[in-house]
Amino acid sequence: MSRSGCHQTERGELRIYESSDEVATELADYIAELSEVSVKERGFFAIALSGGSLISLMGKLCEAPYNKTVDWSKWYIFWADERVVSKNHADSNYKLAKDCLLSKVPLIPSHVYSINDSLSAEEAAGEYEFVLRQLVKVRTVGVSEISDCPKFDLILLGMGSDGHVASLFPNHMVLEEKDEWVTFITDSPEPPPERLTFTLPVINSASNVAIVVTGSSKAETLHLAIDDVGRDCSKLPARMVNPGNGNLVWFLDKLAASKLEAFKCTEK
Ligand SMILES: O=C1O[C@H](COP(=O)(O)O)[C@@H](O)[C@H](O)[C@H]1O
Repeated sequence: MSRSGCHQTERGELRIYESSDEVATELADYIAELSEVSVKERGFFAIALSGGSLISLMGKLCEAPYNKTVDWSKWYIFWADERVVSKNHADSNYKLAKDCLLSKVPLIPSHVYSINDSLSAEEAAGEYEFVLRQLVKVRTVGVSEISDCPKFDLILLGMGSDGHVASLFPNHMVLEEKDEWVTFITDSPEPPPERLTFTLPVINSASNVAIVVTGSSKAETLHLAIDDVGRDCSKLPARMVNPGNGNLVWFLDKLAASKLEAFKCTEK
């Protein structure tokens, strides 16, 4: 068996590719397919983005054939996390997505639900959750059968070298949040300190969650997030992603996957 390829595990489906370029192409295919299915079934595609390296990989979606074949007018775009900075700040996840993707495809501007950058972290989190609740009522965003949560068609996550996803950091008390959909932190271990984030119940209520990880610097943490390592990794956010009624797919390049059992056993 090739060391690249698909592996079904208890922690979701692992899709391992030779290079980050291949990850970008396969990720674009995957997103385009989910978009088509959601638009057929529900009339909309509600997708939540993160920031970081994931967004540059998503740049492939601006190219042919996706720029012409995807029904961009049915996309509703949200953020799984955002930094509390102005929308034109270099640290803004919205700015990154706008520069790499959103400004290059024919989206409907009113379908882009960026986080209000004129409010405090707490106020912005409350407002974002309020907006989400309205959209769930009219079913632009689906509703979960297993929790009082929105059911996004797709939530896209990256993973930091410390195992954080969205702005949920290891051992942080917001990992315990059960009631709120959107929360905030003011003590992020990585700058900037103030951030908004979807909570785990929201992430775990999505129809599809994809975690995109590339590069050797994340290999050890990825091993802790996916393999049975015989030690307590229960507060590692990437390990806590587990969509109960949905699908979890990991998009990995060989460098990130190099310490995974599934990857190593194909060497033998
Ligand atoms: O701070 C953040 O980091 C993660 C991971 O970013 P990466 O560049 O290491 O892939 C990102 O997914 C998250 O949205 C962002 O706010």
